[in-house]
Amino acid sequence: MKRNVEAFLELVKERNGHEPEFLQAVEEVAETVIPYIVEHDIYYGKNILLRMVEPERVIMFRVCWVDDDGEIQVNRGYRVQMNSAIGPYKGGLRFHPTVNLSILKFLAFEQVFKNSLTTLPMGGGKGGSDFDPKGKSDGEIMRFCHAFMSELFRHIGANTDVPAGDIGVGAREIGFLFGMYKKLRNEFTGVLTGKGLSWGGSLIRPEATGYGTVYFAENMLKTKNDSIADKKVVISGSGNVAQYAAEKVLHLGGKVLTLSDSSGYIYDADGIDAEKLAFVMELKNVKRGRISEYIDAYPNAEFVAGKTPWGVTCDIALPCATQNELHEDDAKALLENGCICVSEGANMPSTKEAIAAFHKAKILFAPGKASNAGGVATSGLEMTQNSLRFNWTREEVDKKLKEIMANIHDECIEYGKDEDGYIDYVKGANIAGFVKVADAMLAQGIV
Ligand SMILES: NC(=O)C1=CN([C@@H]2O[C@H](COP(=O)(O)OP(=O)(O)OC[C@H]3O[C@@H](n4cnc5c(N)ncnc54)[C@H](OP(=O)(O)O)[C@@H]3O)[C@@H](O)[C@H]2O)C=CC1
Ligand SMILES: O=C(O)CCC(=O)C(=O)O
Repeated sequence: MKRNVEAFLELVKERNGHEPEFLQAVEEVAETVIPYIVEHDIYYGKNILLRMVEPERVIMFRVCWVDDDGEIQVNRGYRVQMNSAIGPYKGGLRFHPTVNLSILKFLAFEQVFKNSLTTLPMGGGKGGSDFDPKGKSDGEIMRFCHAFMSELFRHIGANTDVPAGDIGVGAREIGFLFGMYKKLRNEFTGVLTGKGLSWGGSLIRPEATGYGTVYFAENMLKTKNDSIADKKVVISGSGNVAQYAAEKVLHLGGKVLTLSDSSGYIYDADGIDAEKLAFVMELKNVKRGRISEYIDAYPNAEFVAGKTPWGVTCDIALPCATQNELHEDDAKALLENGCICVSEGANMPSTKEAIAAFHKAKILFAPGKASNAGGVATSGLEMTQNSLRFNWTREEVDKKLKEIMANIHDECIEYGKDEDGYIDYVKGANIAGFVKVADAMLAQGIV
């Protein structure tokens, strides 16, 4: 078995050796899925995983725009259309200076499995740009988004590829992107999700990734007859996912101790309550400030510069910032301090070594492709509402989100339960996600 995995990874490395994040994501999947393929004749010998690691299409383009000083700026835009076996490509757009093909291919690859897990008809894709939105005026953001869409529009469509937000792309950016798409195509369709409520958006989409991450944690805790109530929760990030994860923890009676951004973390031993969270939302979403400003408003809290929050004692950790933000030492610190549950809100926030430490300690650990799938699932619900030209209520969407997260949890148990009863959510999510896509690929032939 080990030989099969090694031979496969060797081949993938030969072609993608300069893409570390992509190789990391593929390795994690290969280690759990190849043994399953070898044991199942319908998949064996068909090179399905080898086909799945090759994007169906990669689009890379120049984005020129004019900044507030009248200077011409040039960025790089991308869309990785990874797999369309079970539906149109679907996945977010990331605007961040670190964006490159390795990062977008890892995100698109993860997205294929995640979207499959939701059971909704969505293939996987991801895109973005090395554009840095930090410190840009609204006018600059608009001009960049319009320039980006003036190329992307010819590659996407409501039945082809439906982008959404990710790091650096929120409601404001989706609005500007949609405006340019509509102008160029002269049509009003559900080509993007995360839209504003008055122009085709879905209730609960902004909340969905964070809420879903916490619903997934609640499902995991239920297997131990436990719950989030009264638990101490450490959260990284202070963007969309982190904010709504914090909100749902509060709804369920937990105590949120930390939030962070790329400059450091804040630790509030009294707990970040609803009023303090409202302050963070205003600070981050409207004023676009730094998390360190929290201590100006709440001086009892402390700001720890340049560090992640994993050394803070907690019961539950929710990494909600970015990839590879939680390393082996962080995992060990969490375990030593008594952490019993980790539910990833971000994509691939834990390194391979950190995951191994969680598994060795047999704590509850959910990989992002399962636990953060609530965002894209609710995007799927937005697409359905757009097709029906109808809006569901907040309660209806939230109920569906909860059901989808519970169903993903069940799928993980079905494929991930070890002989000793431990649930390996990584294995469960990878195999369950693989089976649906592989079956569709087999049915559609060699294309
Ligand atoms: N939005 C969604 O619906 C979904 C998002 N995700 C994943 O969740 C994560 C967060 O996304 P989202 O909340 O939407 O993004 P936002 O842009 O809203 O927030 C990102 C947060 O992460 C921090 N961050 C970003 N890069 C780094 C870094 N290199 N080091 C430390 N902190 C960093 C940001 O801090 P700073 O402002 O300083 O950069 C910010 O606090 C990502 O991994 C994304 O892929 C997954 C599923 C769906
Ligand atoms: O809502 C979507 O389509 C994309 C969400 C996303 O990018 C993700 O799940 O990582």
